[in-house]
Amino acid sequence: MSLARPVTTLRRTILVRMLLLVGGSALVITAGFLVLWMMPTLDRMAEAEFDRVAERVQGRLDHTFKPVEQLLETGAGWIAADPPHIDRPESFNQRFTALLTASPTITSVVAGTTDGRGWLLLEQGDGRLLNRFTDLARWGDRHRFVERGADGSQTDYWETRNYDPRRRPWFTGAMTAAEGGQVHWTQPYTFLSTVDPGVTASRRIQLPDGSSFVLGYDVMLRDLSSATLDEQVGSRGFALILTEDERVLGLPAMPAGISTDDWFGSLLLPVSALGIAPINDALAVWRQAGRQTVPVRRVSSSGEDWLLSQRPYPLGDHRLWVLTLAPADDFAPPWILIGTGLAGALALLMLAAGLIAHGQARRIAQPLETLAAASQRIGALDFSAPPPVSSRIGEIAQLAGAQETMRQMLQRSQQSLRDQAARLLGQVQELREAEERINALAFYDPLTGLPNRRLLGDRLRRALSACRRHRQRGALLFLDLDNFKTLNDTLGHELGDALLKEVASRLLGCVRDTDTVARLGGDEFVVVLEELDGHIPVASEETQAVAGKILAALGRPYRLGGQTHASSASIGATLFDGSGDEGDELFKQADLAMYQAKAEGRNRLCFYGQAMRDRLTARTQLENELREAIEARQFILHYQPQVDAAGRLIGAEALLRWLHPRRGVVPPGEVIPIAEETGLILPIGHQVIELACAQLAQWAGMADRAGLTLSINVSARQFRHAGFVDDVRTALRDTGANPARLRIELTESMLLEDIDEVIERMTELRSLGVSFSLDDFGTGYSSLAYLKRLPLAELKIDHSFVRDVLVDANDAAIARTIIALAHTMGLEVIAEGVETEAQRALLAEGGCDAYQGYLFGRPAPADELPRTARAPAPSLGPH
Ligand SMILES: Nc1nc2c(ncn2[C@@H]2O[C@H](COP(=O)(O)O[C@H]3[C@@H](O)[C@H](n4cnc5c(=O)[nH]c(N)nc54)O[C@@H]3COP(=O)(O)O)[C@@H](O)[C@H]2O)c(=O)[nH]1
Repeated sequence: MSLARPVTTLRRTILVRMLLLVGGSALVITAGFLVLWMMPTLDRMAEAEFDRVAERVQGRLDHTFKPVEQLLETGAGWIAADPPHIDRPESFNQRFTALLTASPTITSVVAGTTDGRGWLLLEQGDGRLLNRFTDLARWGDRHRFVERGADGSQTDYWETRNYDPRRRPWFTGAMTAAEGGQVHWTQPYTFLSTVDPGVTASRRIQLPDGSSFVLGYDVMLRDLSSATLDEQVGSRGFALILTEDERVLGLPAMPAGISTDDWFGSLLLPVSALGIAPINDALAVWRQAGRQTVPVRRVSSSGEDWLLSQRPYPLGDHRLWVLTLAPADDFAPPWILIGTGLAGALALLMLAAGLIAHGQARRIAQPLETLAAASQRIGALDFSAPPPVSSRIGEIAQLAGAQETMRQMLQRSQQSLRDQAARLLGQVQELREAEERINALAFYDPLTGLPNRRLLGDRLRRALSACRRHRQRGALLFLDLDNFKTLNDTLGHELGDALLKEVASRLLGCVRDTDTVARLGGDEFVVVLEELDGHIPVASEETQAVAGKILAALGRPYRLGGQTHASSASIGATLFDGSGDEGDELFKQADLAMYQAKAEGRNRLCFYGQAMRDRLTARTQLENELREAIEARQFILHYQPQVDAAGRLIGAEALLRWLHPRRGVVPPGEVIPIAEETGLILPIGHQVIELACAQLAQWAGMADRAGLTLSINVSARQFRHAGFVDDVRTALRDTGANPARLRIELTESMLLEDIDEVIERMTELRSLGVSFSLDDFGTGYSSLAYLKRLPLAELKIDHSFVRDVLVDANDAAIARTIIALAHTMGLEVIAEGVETEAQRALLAEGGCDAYQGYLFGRPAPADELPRTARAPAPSLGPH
């Protein structure tokens, strides 16, 4: 399982998640705090702040009006204690000049009596003081004016004026006031002396003589405006004082582009004359709301939110309105400050959260990182002890414990694996060597070291393919040593083997590295020549050249066992170009050619040609017919009688016959060699066993046949076949034949290879009850040591000895020796090929036990088996 490459770390993941969690929570809490608590609170704070400004404006009015009223009380006290005299104004001036100087609000002091006397003390702008004295009773409408400079200069002059103090608002108001000592504030009016608008605070004073005296202080609206004019209400706000009928009493801050005179000219005009839209809009709202006191209220003007405060201000008998107006934004909370504060708080919170998260992430991730690093080392098969992991987190501690257990276990396993690997390596080495040995055995001939049949097949296939590819030709040479069998028999196996090794070595010296020299077994060798010319004549010449070298090389004398021996070889050759012929076919061709070379006198090369091709075709046809014959069960057995010394029929030899559909009876000489070669001997031999057993079973029921022994011929290939014993056992069982009546004839040649296996198989069959006869005895190489070990019942003297037993003293001696040998070994002896009575008689003299031959009967169908015990007279001709 491919793992995807990690894109982050556990530590970073924990850190980021914790920060996101804390940051998110903080943001949500902050947002909630802002929405639910802070914004309304801040709105309230803004309104409260605005309210304070409005109160301040009101407070400034108090600062303006209250001192005036207090000073009026003081002045009243002075007047009551020392009423002024019109002709001696010094004491009046002295007191009230100080008062004027002390009070920035009071512009002038006015006084009057009910009998028409009047006083005015006016402070002029440049520090000069102006008195006006009125005494209507004495001076009529002539009034005395006294101007006094700051430098002490004084100017006296008289002017006629239509002025009566008793008709002035301050006098009449004070006189009509409900309580005599109460301060009375006039409605705004224009001062006579300065022609400025203003209000006057006055009160009536009861003089000791019972007359009334009215004292008044003038306050100019200009000065009153200072309470509102300078008032900073937000950035663009206003504070102004209105009369009950909404005329301007105290001006708001002067807009840009207006002269001071024009602005002050607006005093006492209707407020709309100011032309300030927010004020007009606010007053419209106020009027709509019934001209009630408004502590703080939000009004809209030109789409902008304004804060409005409209508070009444009682002044004597009148009511003034103090209007305060400011853009709501001016009192909006200091968002930047709040935001900065909040951001700071958040940053601090995040920093704290970051530090905590970092600590937590470290606490969780560090041991896991250590474990991960340790796991990676373990994965890389590094089992050294990792740094210790300590964690108070249970799962991590468990993981560390489990990892440590696993590490130790793997470490032990690794050590154990190393040990096992070392052992395995040793075993692998042994196996390799064994494999090499097996390979050598499987593909190489153990005697000569040459490729064997199997490897040769492979090399030949490659050679065919290479020829096809390169449009070349090759040649397959089949070699058979001439007279090797004789040499081997006479010199013995060891020298025979030495000869074969020398032959192999000489063959290798005759060919190129690219060519192949193989040994098929026995004295059969094959040479495959490659890279020959593509044209047949040239390729033939090349092959002849090599074959000539081979014949010359193999024909050289051999030094074996201290003696010099001669040998030669017969070579059959066939050419190939890879276009059609299969390996097996080429073998057959070369084999045929080799037999042709033998037939032509040996020690020569013979190419596979047309005649051979015809023979091969015939052989192939025969092979095919044999297959059909097996299928059609065209094989039958003929039986040749065997008689004892007294001439009694004691048994028969079953001999194969092929009932060919066209050719009639075909003898085994034509069948057996091809059958052996092609492996068809196995099914044919199987049928022979079945037929023989069936015949035995049939004879068992016939009184004159029941005691006969039936011998069957078995080829070496058939006998060595793994299923042979079972075949025999099955046939005996299926037919019910008596095994003791069945005798198997083996040839000496079968004993040449793996005698132990032969003995084992014979013993197995012997245990079934089957007996054995050794056929053709005397023609082969039979070691007496082996003979002793074989569970034989009988030796069969080969007919070649019998044939000349009368004319050849050697053959007669051999025959006698065989008989004696057999008897010594406790075996019976049967002579085959006995054709004449003389032969029989000679053999009988030697003590031969039984006889087989034309003298007693030719092989014939079972029902033709002679019933007579003794052979007829030896006048019988050939079959
Ligand atoms: N594997 C098997 N081999 C078989 C089987 N049947 C036969 N054979 C082998 O074929 C060989 C030839 O047999 P055949 O042509 O039948 O010849 C036998 C006899 O006809 C012949 N014979 C017998 N008496 C005489 C005689 O007086 N003179 C003479 N010239 N020939 C004679 O000999 C053959 C029997 O020989 P042997 O087996 O050695 O006893 C034959 O050699 C068999 O090996 C088979 O079923 N399986």
